Amino acid sequence: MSVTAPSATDSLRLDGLGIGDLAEINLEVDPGEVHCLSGPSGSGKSRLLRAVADLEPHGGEVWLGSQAQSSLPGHEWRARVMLVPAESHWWADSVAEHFSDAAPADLEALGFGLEVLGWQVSRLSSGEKQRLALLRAVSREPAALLLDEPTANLDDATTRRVEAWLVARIRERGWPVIWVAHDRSQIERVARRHLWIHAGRLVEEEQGAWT
Ligand SMILES: Nc1ncnc2c1ncn2[C@@H]1O[C@H](COP(=O)(O)OP(=O)(O)OP(=O)(O)O)[C@@H](O)[C@H]1O
Repeated sequence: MSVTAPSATDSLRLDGLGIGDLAEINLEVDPGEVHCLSGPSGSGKSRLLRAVADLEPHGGEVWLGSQAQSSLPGHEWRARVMLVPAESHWWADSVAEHFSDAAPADLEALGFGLEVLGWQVSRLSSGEKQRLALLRAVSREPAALLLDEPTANLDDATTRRVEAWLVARIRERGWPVIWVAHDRSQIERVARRHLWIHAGRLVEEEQGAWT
């Protein structure tokens, strides 16, 4: 049976997801929307993203449009529902080997010149790695994004720059996005919904309630 690739206009739905201390997580992220996820250290944010990416065994089901996670091999699911972990993975020596296509305009928007493609991965700072890992994920044309503290290693000005670039891509491509974030002003800028992990459940935080 052939599988039709879902378009980037599908919603991402967690249906009774359970992993670790988290149980019966139900969540629907519409195309082009960002739902931010916060919670204390160790509360299970990264594990939740890993379950949605099918990197850890879990209860319940995840849907991308009408496609169930359990109906696809993990690597095919992850090509569509793409996780950008807090610590990015690099498997070759040079930056260029990780990109089949990197638009100069995107590199510039993230603060790089074209010469970055010739750099060795070993010389990259943590913030450079983080920005390039985001570009790598976005340039693979996923159908949904899972972002684990994508601006954690960046100064304020670079955070704003990366954030603006990311949000523009998300709106343009229509990706549903779950974004782990702690900075309240960032969450207010990027998210339609803000969810906290509290006592093993997701609790809604009203936007604009932090003033
Ligand atoms: N494979 C695993 N099996 C069992 N427990 C795990 C596994 N991976 C992580 N944990 C535990 O699950 C809990 C949640 O971990 P997780 O990495 O999701 O936390 P987090 O909310 O992302 O924290 P932080 O904000 O510190 O990154 C932690 O107590 C961690 O030690």
